[in-house]
Amino acid sequence: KLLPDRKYSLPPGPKGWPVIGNAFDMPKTHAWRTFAEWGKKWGPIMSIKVLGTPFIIISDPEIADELLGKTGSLYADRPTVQMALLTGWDRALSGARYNARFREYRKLIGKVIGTKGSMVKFYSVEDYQANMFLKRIFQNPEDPAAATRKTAGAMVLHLTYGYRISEDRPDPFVTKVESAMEQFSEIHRTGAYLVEIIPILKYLPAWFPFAEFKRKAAECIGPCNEMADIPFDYVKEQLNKGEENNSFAADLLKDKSISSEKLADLKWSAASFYAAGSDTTVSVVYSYLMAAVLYPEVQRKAQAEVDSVVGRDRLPSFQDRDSLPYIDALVKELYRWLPIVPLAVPHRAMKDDLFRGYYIPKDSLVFVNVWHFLHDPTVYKSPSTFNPERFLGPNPEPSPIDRGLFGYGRRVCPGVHLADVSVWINIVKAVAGIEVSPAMNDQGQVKMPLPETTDGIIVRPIPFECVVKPRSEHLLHVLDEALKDGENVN
Ligand code: HEM
Repeated sequence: KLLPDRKYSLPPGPKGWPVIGNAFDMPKTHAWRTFAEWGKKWGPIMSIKVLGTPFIIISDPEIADELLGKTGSLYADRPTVQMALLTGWDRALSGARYNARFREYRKLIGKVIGTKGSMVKFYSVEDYQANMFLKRIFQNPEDPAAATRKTAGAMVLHLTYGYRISEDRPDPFVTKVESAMEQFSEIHRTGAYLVEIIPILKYLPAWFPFAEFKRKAAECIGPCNEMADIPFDYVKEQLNKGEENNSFAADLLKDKSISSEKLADLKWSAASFYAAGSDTTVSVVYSYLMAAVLYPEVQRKAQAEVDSVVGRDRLPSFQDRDSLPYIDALVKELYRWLPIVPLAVPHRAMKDDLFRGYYIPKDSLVFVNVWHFLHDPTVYKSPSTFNPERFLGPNPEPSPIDRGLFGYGRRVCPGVHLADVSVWINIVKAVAGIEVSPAMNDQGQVKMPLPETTDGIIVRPIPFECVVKPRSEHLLHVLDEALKDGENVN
């Protein structure tokens, strides 16, 4: 163990109290804003201590690249979440410790969705589900957020398991997966369970008065297992019956080079998609509806580009992508404007380290302020303004993808290519198909949404009202035809 001496100390930061450290300084909500202020005072790499654990906070993208991107496995670990261990949720990739199982998961995922080129086989499902997004929006225009959520879930289930959700009644898979996901969020709530602070409590018997967490954990075990088992068994059954299934899970199951002992890894690689892949795309698509209300001129420009390239007798799709630069800039701006993973996901130091003269002890948690990287006024002019043009012209501002949007190093988002195509196709269909306008109150005044997000690791725009309509009657006809063509995509 590398011991600190007088020469090497933790990166600077506010002085804390004995034992609890800076626990009381920790912001209650939207920590990225406070961290950005602290960064101005304490510098681009700073630290605080919370109950003995050093938190390293980074406010400079170069330092983030160097520390998390270029140090191999040194910062590739995640913190242990006791409740995840007690419920079985530790098998999901996003929280997995850096070990052989983790590497196996990433290998399996990389095999199917590891390159841009590997996305082509998913285009038809993506296209169909994005058309369904329009249909779902028009079927229930009072609640576009619900259509957005439903589509993201439907898309992940379709791509991952080849499963199509039922449209006219609550789908049994979605119901199961959603309730398991609620429990997932619940057990990861910071500060909710004493066992995270005093891990030894996990040995208390469930009947013990302070062991409420154990009873909660026991409730979660079944749904957690089912969320991984049920859709996976569906794919196995389909393949056994000789039915066509070209999903992520089916591809891996068909791969003879993967031994049957790997089945659990395979099942959990697939299950990890729902957690990480549905909440994220939902947020970006929902941000588009908000941007369209607040910036009608952006909506008009985007529609004008699609109309001039694609016309109005068909809906845009992947073959049009290279001809739609404004839409590309619009998507980048959605990523930048309301960053949906504002502090990335904390990495943990696996060993003591010396970095730029600072001592970073083993088990430190590293937080990267991606929100700040994307709102730095020295890099992005008027950062709170939604302006896709900043990414166009001879001197475009840097793409959010190069400034931490998808995380770092060995933990970088493995769904980056899938995210790219899923977000793009939903946004371009929304532009082509939906007229979004502000809602009115009873006095006839417009109700403008507040461009703010919820709190958490993956965030979304705070709920707002808006009016959504098909752009024309003709569009509805075009959409019906497109859906008929896509009925059997697999
Ligand atoms: C716009 C969409 C998305 C964004 C902005 C995003 C961003 C991120 C970020 C910042 C991380 C943490 C990286 C780190 O720790 O350094 C992450 C992890 C992850 N993402 Fe994504 N993601 C998106 C979509 C997706 C999709 C569609 C999938 C699934 C297919 C996915 C699967 C995952 C998984 C499994 C992890 C955990 C990786 C690990 O811990 O090793 N993500 N993502």
